[in-house]
Amino acid sequence: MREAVVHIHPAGPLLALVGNPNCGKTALFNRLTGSRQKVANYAGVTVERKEGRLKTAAGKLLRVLDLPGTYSLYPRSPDERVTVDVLAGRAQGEKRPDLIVCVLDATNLRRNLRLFLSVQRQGLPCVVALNMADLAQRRGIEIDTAKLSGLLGVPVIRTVATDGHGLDDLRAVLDQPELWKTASAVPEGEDNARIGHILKELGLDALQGELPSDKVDRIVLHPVFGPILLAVLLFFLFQAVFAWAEAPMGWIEAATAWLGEQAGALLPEGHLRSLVVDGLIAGVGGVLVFLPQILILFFFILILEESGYLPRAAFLLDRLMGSVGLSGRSFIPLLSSFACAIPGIMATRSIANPRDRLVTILIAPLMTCSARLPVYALLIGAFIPQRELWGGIELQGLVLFVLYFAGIIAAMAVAWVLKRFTDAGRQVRPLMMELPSYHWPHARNVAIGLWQRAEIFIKRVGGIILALTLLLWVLSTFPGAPEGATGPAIEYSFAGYLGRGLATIFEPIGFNWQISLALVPGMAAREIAVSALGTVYALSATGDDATAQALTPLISSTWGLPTAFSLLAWFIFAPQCISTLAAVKRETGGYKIPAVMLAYLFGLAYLASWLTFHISRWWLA
Ligand SMILES: Nc1nc2c(ncn2[C@@H]2O[C@H](COP(=O)(O)OP(=O)(O)OP(=O)(O)O)[C@@H](O)[C@H]2O)c(=O)[nH]1
Ligand SMILES: [Mg+2]
Repeated sequence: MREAVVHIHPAGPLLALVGNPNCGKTALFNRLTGSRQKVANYAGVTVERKEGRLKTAAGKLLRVLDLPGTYSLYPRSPDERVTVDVLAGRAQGEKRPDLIVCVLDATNLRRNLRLFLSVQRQGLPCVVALNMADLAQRRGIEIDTAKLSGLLGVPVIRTVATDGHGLDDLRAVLDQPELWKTASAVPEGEDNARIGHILKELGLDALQGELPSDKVDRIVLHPVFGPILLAVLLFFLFQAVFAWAEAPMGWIEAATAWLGEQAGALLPEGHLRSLVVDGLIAGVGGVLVFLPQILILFFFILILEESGYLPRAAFLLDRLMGSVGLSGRSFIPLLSSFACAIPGIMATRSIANPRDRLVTILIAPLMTCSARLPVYALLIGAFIPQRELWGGIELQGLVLFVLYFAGIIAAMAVAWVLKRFTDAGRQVRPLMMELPSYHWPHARNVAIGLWQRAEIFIKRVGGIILALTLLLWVLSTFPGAPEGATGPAIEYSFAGYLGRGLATIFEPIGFNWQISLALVPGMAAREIAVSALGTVYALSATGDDATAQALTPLISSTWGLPTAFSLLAWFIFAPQCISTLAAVKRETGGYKIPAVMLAYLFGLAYLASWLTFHISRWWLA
């Protein structure tokens, strides 16, 4: 029997947002449909189609598609292909749109019109949303929308997606029945000539003077000051992650300790108390404490994304990345991987060259994802003294910076090795990347972004982290200690056996059985390595001290420094993330690449930890 793909289209008229990258399609989509898709100031943010619903002024419900931006209808990268396929009615599981809302960036009409003219020739009804009208006005670009509408032969609506200006007009136009019926008549003439004519008619054909962004770029893109500025920015970021988080982390710690004491005093001695105090509070509370650090990291990432600095950083690093066979194109996917490798791997869809895309996917997990931050922070807090070096630089922040940097160096090294194996790496590919104008980040957008991050983290803590911590508690508590046992019950439990079994593999790199055990649930989410250590150590504590003890002093008194360093080195490579491997399988369409990735990351992690452990033991002896 043959299987066939069945296309089921939801009912209702379909409208698609099409336009150049970074013209504000997603911002418009979010406003129109009440969604919260990611908006940022660089090209290639949206890489897949997203659907939402919109109500017109007359109350008609429409389906709306947000699409990846594209410069032309000749796709060069996987994300652009999505848009072109939707326009042609080739997208799987989706009908051809009934209407196109072509979003044009009013500050760059010349380039944006080129796409519009090709979209118009697709024979679908069109409306133009002339977006970024606020920026255009501030720069003194006055566009007569009525005249433009006459020249293009379609309705033109002035919009400002960030504050919602013009959206009511857009909703009202969508109610005109004749709009949906007629594909706009395409006037005769070659595109460039037509664009020239349109701009001339609008009085916009004169060259523009220097923009404020150009002045800023004279410093930001300066061959000497540019890289210095980038390094200072990143350095400051990691300093802030420790320095600013200290107070809020103290509050969360105090709250967890208080809860543990209360629960310990209220509940009678027994399994329930152990479950609540050692499982729930010691485990989950141990992860929650890192929320402030994660939010500080994202605060900086959001500001960088919204301001338009990211593509500049890509530009600055293009030469460096070229030396390992990559281009600046890989920079943004790699930077996204600092949040999590999965969106980073998705973002590689904007890379046109298949080899570059594959190499970027392979090295994305070496960027330190935010789930590893709790692990780093725990170990740094326990083993690196809180000391000020010269010039007010905090040692702990410096170590964190070094760890992130080590991940980057490792990624570059792997890319360099891969370049040896593929000849495509030797091609010189100039970086074609749009530098958007700088925007002041909107406080509201940053607040929403942070809130979403907090939500994601708390959902992880309350979901998978809680579930696996409780499972670990069960495995660590049963079958229970036999008669006349001397050690704590955990040593006789399932988890105890499993941990000791694994420890034979990890002993050469300095991990004890508790660490070896914690690595297993850490495969589902890396933070669980921390909560698992919390639970395992709380259960290993002998004596009748039943209150949840903070993990930091516990491990700093029981582990040697070489073990701590070795574990840090392990997490630079940290091959154990199931969802990343699943994403790689999805993006590469097979098991081969994820298998290669798992094997090489595991090998490197083991090697790095082994070296770190032995060298630091020899050093400290
Ligand atoms: N000033 C101003 N900024 C806008 C407007 N619309 C969008 N922006 C900003 O422009 C940037 C790009 O917006 P997005 O909605 O992500 O653009 P996009 O077209 O979806 O981009 P891709 O998904 O990369 O194709 C963001 O920083 C937005 O906040 C507008 O009308 N005025
Ligand atoms: Mg978008």
